[in-house]
Amino acid sequence: MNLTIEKCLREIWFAGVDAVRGEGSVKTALTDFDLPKPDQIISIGKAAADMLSGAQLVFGSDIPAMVVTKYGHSQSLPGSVRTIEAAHPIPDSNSLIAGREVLRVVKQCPQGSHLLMLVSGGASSLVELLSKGNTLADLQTENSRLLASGLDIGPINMCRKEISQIKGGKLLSHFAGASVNVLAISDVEGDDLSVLGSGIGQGPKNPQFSFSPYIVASNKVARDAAAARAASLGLNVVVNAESLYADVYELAVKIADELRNGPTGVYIWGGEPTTILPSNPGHGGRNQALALALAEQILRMDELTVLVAGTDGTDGPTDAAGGLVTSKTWTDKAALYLKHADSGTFLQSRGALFKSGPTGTNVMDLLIAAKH
Ligand SMILES: O=C(O)[C@H](O)CO
Repeated sequence: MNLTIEKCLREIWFAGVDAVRGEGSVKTALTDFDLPKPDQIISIGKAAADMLSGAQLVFGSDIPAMVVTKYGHSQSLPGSVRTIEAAHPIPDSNSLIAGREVLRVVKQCPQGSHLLMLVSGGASSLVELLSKGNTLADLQTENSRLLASGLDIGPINMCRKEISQIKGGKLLSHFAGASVNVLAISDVEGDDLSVLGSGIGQGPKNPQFSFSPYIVASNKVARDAAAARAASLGLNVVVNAESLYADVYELAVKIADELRNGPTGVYIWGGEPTTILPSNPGHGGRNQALALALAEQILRMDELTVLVAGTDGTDGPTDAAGGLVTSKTWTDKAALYLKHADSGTFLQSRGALFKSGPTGTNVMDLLIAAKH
């Protein structure tokens, strides 16, 4: 692989991610919006710890705060912050403990109080309080089925809301205070707050308090920052589009086609591809699957290098963010790995896995391609 191109792609990807990190996004938004000092902060999602740090930079660290995040995502927090780690993408018993605790904290907010909610993707799995008659085992089976179905996040979260006592605006219907401000990092198409985290930060229909939601970071912000970095490296940005909303095989054909027929330069796409999983999936995630499907499509196109990775740094249930592939990545054996949703194992064997570690943000995925 041409190391210089690989390095440029990494640099462009990280420039996109840096622009949407939780701490900086929340700090900037709070400074710009001039919101009241909250009496309670609740931060939920994969970027919860970083988002709370941003709020503490503005308001100080003496405000009672609660964080719910994915396992391994809260190391940066001081011990004084009430923290619950839970499982993603399939909820576990800690998700239910978190659901109970979050509801308790919301119910305890006194009249006249101000609540600041910080919400990022992953919240749907991390926090849950089931409606009567549903068990954790039901929840896990239903989530596994939905995630393997190839559906996108909108319809998946509709189903999640139906069996929940806190999703879809139900959590905040228990708030008796004066105002709720929600700062959200969007990992959904159209930045729709009712889809994000299944509406964990959505207000009830007729709130008895002032309710103001703000999107503080999104895929567009990341793509624009990535494009700006590519331009500053003297590279021509050919595409900057949010359109990765289809099955990985379909997208691989479309993207390879655009690359084959387009001019030299940097191509940036964002979004969240889908993939249908077999009954016993191997090791990988949607980004690794798309990277491998693309590797087949760009066979013999030596002028191409492609990096595709989740901005949260954890693609599916793996510790890789995605893959970095060229015309040399694919071999005959790869088809079987792709079929068994085991792209991660194959990419690893080819030195083509891309790892960033948890990034403190989550604005879906970025695909950066270079044609030289
Ligand atoms: O948690 C979720 O529901 C997804 O990440 C979308 O926000």
